[in-house]
Amino acid sequence: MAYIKFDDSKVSKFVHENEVPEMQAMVNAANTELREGTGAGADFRDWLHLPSDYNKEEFARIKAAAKKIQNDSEVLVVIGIGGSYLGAKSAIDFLQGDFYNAKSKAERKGGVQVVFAGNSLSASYLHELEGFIGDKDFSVNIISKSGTTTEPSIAFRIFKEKLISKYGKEEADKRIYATTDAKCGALRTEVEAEGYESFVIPDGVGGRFSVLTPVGLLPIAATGADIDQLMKGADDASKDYVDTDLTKNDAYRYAAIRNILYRKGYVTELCENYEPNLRMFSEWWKQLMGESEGKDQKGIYPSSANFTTDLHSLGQYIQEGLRNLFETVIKVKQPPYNVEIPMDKENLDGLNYLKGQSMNEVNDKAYEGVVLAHNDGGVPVMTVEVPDESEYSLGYLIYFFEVAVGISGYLNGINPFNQPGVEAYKKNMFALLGKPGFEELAEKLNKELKK
Ligand SMILES: O=P(O)(O)OC[C@H]1O[C@H](O)[C@H](O)[C@@H](O)[C@@H]1O
Repeated sequence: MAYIKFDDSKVSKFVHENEVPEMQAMVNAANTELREGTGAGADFRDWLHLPSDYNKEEFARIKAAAKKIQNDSEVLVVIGIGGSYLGAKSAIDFLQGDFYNAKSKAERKGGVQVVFAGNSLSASYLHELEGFIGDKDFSVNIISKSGTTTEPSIAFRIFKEKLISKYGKEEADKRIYATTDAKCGALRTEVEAEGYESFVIPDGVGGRFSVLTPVGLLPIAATGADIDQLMKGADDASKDYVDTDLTKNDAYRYAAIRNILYRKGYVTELCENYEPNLRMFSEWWKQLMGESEGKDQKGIYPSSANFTTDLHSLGQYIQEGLRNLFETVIKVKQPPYNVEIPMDKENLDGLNYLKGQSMNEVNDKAYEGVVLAHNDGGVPVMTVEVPDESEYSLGYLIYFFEVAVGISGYLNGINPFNQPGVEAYKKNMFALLGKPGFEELAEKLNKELKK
């Protein structure tokens, strides 16, 4: 039995039964491109085998570093953006829930509080974060594959200065953990010069595929989560999703159906959940899908909605707006906790018909009702159900979407592993900020701005 339950019954109104088998030959071709490296971007496929083929010595060092951080710090400041932020943040929320940082150390079972910086250019956010840290002991994990990204570089400079003023240079250096490329970039140069403990983002793993490298593993381990189980879940998924047969491989089937829908005009996909602690998982998914597929003037636009919250805001649009949407629900079969709805003698709120039922049951009924209503309203719906919110399930889920987007991208004839479009705004920003080397562009842009 498949560990993840994939349900595509609610696309049948929109996809004729011959259409999925018709995709088989194209999926086989996409599979060859992905597995044999004959497709575009082949140098960035090392995530495929990462769950078994990773550096075990470094993995042990990650655990040791996590322990040291738990022992000498109350807070770990994780600095990074994009793939160097979203994986760790979404995993910690998924595994530890929304109130993790507010819990006592005993409730956190020794895990350190984890906060994130360098994922925007907001001075106010940084100010608030400094307030949160106050005089607590802290360490810093700076994460950047390129080692040159502006947002994390600025935040790192600021937190480095704070570490030095609080602990002195020697101790500050021991509280800095750098996760970056093995050889290139300004951060690697700094690591070599200062001797920080460092971890490597493998060459063949792009930022958005890096959550199962030290990028995600160190912050996740610092909360006390079981990173062995995380890797095991992904490893098992990597073995379960190799058959190209669309009746057997649900990750490939999901990729095929997305492409069928896309070609019919369903150009926006909403990643949805019924558990608030999965909100950031959708943000991770959005980078994975959007950066992988949005190029050459095509691609599904990845969006998200959090239910039942957004049924009271976006629900109207999903039910009756422009019919170009489809939904992919990530459902947790057994959430970690449950709450029973109490009996109330007065029944002034009229809720006694729910007495004795659990909130999880009500949530499930909401899900069932929503799927039927949206489907009736013209929205194809797929559901990806994981048994629980364990590390194993998370690893499995991560791999499901990674392998799906590899296949999906090749089905749409693009390179799923590059992101050339991200550079355009950066060049403009550098020019406007007066970075050396961008003088000519600066002159042109400043003229345009004055028009
Ligand atoms: O890890 P870094 O090199 O700092 O990159 C952080 C992020 O920024 C870039 O703009 C890329 O488009 C992303 O794919 C990447 O995850």
